[in-house]
Amino acid sequence: MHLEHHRDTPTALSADAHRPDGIRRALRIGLGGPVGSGKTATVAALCRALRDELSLAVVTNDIYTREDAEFLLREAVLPPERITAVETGACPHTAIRDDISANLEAVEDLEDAVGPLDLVLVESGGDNLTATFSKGLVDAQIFVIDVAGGDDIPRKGGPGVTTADLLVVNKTDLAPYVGSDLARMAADAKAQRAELPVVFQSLRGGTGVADVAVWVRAQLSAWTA
Ligand SMILES: Nc1nc2c(ncn2[C@@H]2O[C@H](COP(=O)(O)OP(=O)(O)OP(=O)(O)O)[C@@H](O)[C@H]2O)c(=O)[nH]1
Repeated sequence: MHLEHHRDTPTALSADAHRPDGIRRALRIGLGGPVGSGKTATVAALCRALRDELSLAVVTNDIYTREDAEFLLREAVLPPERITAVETGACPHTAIRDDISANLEAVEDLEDAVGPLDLVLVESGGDNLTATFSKGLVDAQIFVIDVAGGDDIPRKGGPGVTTADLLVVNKTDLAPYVGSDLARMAADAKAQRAELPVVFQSLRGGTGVADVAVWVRAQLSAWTA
């Protein structure tokens, strides 16, 4: 594993780096955000960007289906044994914030099945602006919003926008079509988040995801330091 060290990148890592059975565990990064903002697409892009340098795996959360995991399997972003799904039932945020046991079990099952992992990405089911992950489940979290959801979303705030370790504003390619003002979104995000980082991304255009990957590598450097 070759990782650059990014000393200036803020990090929220503080949890115990070992499982209850004493085995060193993977860094766990959560991706949350509103329905359809591009969480699964971001997970897919991150897998493609990082899979040759890291041992990684993915847990998806869907309300009633396994569709996100099936999409990742179809796209072959990782070998099938590295992708697993949790069906959350009615309330997606409960499974990432309140009763995290199914997700923790899924992560540990992956580590047991494929051996030591550097990184596990945990994708939440689509939810609203208040959904955040328990710190008992993930070490850092990415909140994904998109420009088509309205350029007032950063201004409205909410825990996802204000406290996530990284805010990704996705689908910038759609801004001209939906009349979203990216400069305004950037200024509002800065006002809500102070020094916490923001990446503007277009997966359609292939921009931004490299910056998200740089941020993930920085989290890993801090985790393994
Ligand atoms: N134009 C454009 N479309 C995108 C971009 N990123 C994702 N999409 C599309 O947006 C739709 C939703 O993307 P997903 O990745 O499934 O979104 P999600 O947040 O995982 O959705 P849920 O799991 O249902 O909450 C898909 O049709 C994607 O192809 C982007 O940067 N630009």
